[in-house]
Formats: sequence, structure tokens, C-alpha cells
Amino acid sequence: MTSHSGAAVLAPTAPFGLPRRRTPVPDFDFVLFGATGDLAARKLLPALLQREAEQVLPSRGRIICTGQQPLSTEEFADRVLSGLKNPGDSALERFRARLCYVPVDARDPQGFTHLAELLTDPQTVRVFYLATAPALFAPICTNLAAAGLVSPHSRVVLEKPIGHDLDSSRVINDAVGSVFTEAQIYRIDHYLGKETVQNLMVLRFANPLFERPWSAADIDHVQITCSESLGVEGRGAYYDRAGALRDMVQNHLVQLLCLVAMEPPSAFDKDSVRDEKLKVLKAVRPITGERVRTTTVRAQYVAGAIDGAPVPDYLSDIGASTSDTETFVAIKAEIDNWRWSGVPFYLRTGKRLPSQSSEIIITFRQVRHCIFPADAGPIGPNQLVIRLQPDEGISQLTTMKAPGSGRLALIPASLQLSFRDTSGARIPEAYERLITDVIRGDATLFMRRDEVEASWHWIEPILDGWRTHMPRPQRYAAGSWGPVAAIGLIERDGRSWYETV
Ligand SMILES: NC(=O)C1=CN([C@@H]2O[C@H](COP(=O)(O)OP(=O)(O)OC[C@H]3O[C@@H](n4cnc5c(N)ncnc54)[C@H](OP(=O)(O)O)[C@@H]3O)[C@@H](O)[C@H]2O)C=CC1
Ligand SMILES: O=C1O[C@H](COP(=O)(O)O)[C@@H](O)[C@H](O)[C@H]1O
Repeated sequence: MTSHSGAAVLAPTAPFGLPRRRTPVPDFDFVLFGATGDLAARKLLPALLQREAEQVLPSRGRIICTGQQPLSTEEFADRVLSGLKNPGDSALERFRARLCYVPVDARDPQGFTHLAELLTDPQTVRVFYLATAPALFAPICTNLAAAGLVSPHSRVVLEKPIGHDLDSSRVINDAVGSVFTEAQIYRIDHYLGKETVQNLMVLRFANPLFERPWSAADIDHVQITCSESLGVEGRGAYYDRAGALRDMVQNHLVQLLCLVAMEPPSAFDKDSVRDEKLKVLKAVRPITGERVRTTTVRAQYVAGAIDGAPVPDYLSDIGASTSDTETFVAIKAEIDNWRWSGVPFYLRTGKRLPSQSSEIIITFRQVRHCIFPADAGPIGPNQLVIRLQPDEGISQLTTMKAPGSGRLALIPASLQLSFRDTSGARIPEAYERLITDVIRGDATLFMRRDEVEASWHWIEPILDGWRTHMPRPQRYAAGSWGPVAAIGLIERDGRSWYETV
């Protein structure tokens, strides 16, 4: 086999991804708060429709949608269905039959009595999915409890970010925790539902080939990049209050860091995995005071171009005349434990970068002694590139002999494995898996309270340091890989950022 780049391709010998679930999805009532919002329209309802098309949903499963807007079920369904791609095979009609819309103001108990009229069977699994601003999580939970809607078979899903900082996150967790037990609370981070992110655990813990050299003894550094070419896409009001650190690093990048760095859990179950992630969070070195200057970069995009098309600056995108919100962050993180001492983890994320791509790159240490003549060419470090999106897969950068009978020449070569080509299967959207996991009651790919708070505990000193020492974000042109300072962050250590596809 050869790859599109002409390099050799690793032939797969086993199917990838976590074991396929056989447990059927039980009968359910899925109550979606924020059903008229952006997340519901772009991710949640399409994910449910896809599950419908795959005939995974039981015939007794209702999707009860709520929002403030006074819509009838028919108006809501018309609006939603017109925006969804028809998967064919009568799935759209079956899906419409499950939908129901109830106007509910999260802060007004009245609407909850209407929900109570619908939710009459306490034995049916009830999922309350809170796709609203986090400020509404507490009132929604309080009103659900007051209306008698919380049964032992109820679960609540909290969208990220949970809070704005450690204190606000604790307040929300306390309020939700006074109504639901921890086992009933599903804190979602959709990155954990991405096929390749799950595969990271399989890669590490089902392949001794990778697990054995997985430490400071053999790994030089790790890069985690989530690059977006998109801007804030109509979410300016939210984003300008959050910024890239809260929006992406506190959750998605920190979770990826944990999955790369954690010790092998004793089993693939929710608490074993979450216990190990928590240990990593406790070992990440705090970035306090002036250290933000040398270990972090924050920046905001100005006008530029992506793929030849002009792109306006951030202020025009959010319709404001001034803002100090960062749309780019780079951080050098260090983990103070036996396995990772001395191995920097470089985290980078930003909007309006050259490509929409997320990757984890593990760079191994150089050979200890080179036996080849200097004129054979350099030996680059081995790299393992885990592509989360697009074109999910793995590449291994190696050094090979250039074919031919002349003088020995060493060349870099890439062994590529594309999950799509390997399995031939459609790669599911993260929310498809996560939503059915909640209905099934599997919390393995969700965050526990202590994890979320430990992550805020690490993020908060960075926010404090920025307020004091770096109140103004640097600038970068849309379509570039961020400010020069981000390059400096890694070059100071004698390394360079890997430019993602
Ligand atoms: N959009 C995204 O890509 C992502 C979003 N998230 C998170 O998901 C959540 C929702 O985000 P998003 O969809 O973008 O937000 P939107 O602003 O698009 O939607 C907010 C939703 O909340 C509803 N709402 C607002 N106020 C009330 C109220 N008082 N009572 C009842 N419902 C209310 C709105 O209803 P109405 O329209 O009727 O007012 C609307 O359905 C946020 O926590 C966000 O951080 C997480 C990851 C990605
Ligand atoms: O949670 C969020 O994630 C998206 C990026 O998700 P992806 O699956 O497209 O990589 C980001 O655009 C958004 O700002 C953030 O809230």
C-alpha cells in the first residue's frame, strides 16, 4: 500500500476504535434545554438524527425540546428539520415523530409544570441536556427538582465551560449537586467523544510498541495543537467573555494532555480513567506570577487572509470597538512526576489560523549514537503524529535509506494510517457517541467534578498572571500560525512547531 504522499502505509491488522457497544439504548425521554440555540442546531439534533438513521434509538424514545421562544411543536420541527441533511430511508419522518417542543423559561417554575405533564413515567431514563449558558444550570436544576422531575433514572448533561473560573465552577457544581448525585451528572467535553481521542487510549494501552517508550526516557517533547480557521461564528457575545484559554484550553486541550500523560488505568471504566487523569492535573506545574511571560503567549487576530480570501479582524467579527480577549494561546506546560519530568508539553490553539486541524505530536529523542557517515544526511527525530481531525489517523515519521545502489543517503519517510481508509466506516461525530452513552448510563467519556475543578485550579493562576503582567494580547494576522512570540516559546528550547496539515 502507498499513501497519498507516496510513503509506505502501515497495513492495519485489527479494527480500531473502542469496542463496539452491544447494549441496546433503553427507552428514554431526552429533554433538551437550549434547543433553539446554535449547539443544538449544529451538533446535538444532527447527532440524534444520525442515530435515528442508524436505527439505534428505541421506538419509545422522546426528544422534548425547550427554549424561551413561544413555538409550537410543528413550528419548531419545521425549523429544525429544514436545517438538517435528510439521511433518507424515512429517518426524518421517524425523527419528527419523536420531537416535541415546550416553551420553558429556565428561571420561571411555570414552564416546568408543563414538562411535568409530559414526564409521567419515573422508570424511563430521563436525560436533561443543558445546552444553555452555564448561568442557567442552577436555576434549571432547582426548577426540575421543584417540579418533581428528578427520579433515580434521571441524568443531567452539562455543556462546557462549567463556570468562568474555579469559584463559579464550584458554585455551579454545588447547585447541580444538590439536585443530582455525582453519578447522575455528565459533564461533557466533546473532544472525548472524537473517535481518534478514544483511539489514543487504544493506541497507548493495546500496543506495547507505543506504551514502552512512553516516558521522559524516550520522549523529547509533546505538542498539542487545535487549530481553527473559523472565527467566532456568531458566538461573539459568549466568546468575548471567555477567550481561547477558557473556551478551548481549560477543557479540550487539558483533556488531551491528560490522555497523553496519564498512567495506564487498571481498567477501562469511568473511575479508573478519571482517577488517572486527575493525577496528571495535580502534577501539572502551576504557572504563577511573572512565569506567564515566559511560558504563555496570548494574542488576538487582526485582518489577514485564509486560503487567499480576506478575513476581517476580531473586533469586526464581534462588532466591538475594543477588546482584550485572546483568540490564540500557546502554553509550555510541565508535568512534575516521575514519567514526565523534563518533557515539555506545548499546547497551542487559536481561531483564524491557516487550517482547521487538531493534532498531537509526540517527538522522540534522537538516536544516542549515529553510525552513518555525516554525508548520508541528518537523522531527524521519530515523531508520532495523531491526527484528530480532519482525516483522522496516525503518521509515524521515521528515517529510511533512499532506494538505490549509490552512496548511502538517509531520507525522512512517513508511515501513514488513515482510520477512514482502514475501517472503511464513516467516522461518527463526537456527539453521536456521547449522547447515546448518556442514555445508556456510561460516564467513561465524561468529566468528574474533581477533574473540572482541578483544571480550573491550573488555569486560574494563568488568568491572574495575564491580568497583572500581560493585560494586552499580542496581535497576529488571520491566516498565520500566531504571533512570533509563539514561535519563540518553543524555539527557546531548541525546538520548532510542527505545521499541521
Ligand atoms: N455553539 C457551540 O459550538 C458550542 C457551545 N457550547 C456550550 O453550549 C451552550 C449553548 O451554547 P449555544 O448553543 O452556542 O448558545 P446559544 O446562545 O446559541 O443558545 C442558547 C440557548 O439557550 C436558550 N435560553 C437562553 N436563555 C434562556 C432562558 N432564560 N430560559 C430557557 N432557555 C434559555 C436559548 O433559547 P431562546 O433562543 O429561545 O432564547 C437558546 O436555545 C453554552 O454553554 C456553550 O458554552 C459548547 C461547545 C460548543
Ligand atoms: O468547544 C468548542 O469547540 C469548538 C471546536 O470544536 P471542533 O470539534 O470543531 O474542533 C470551537 O470552535 C468552539 O469555540 C468551542 O466552544
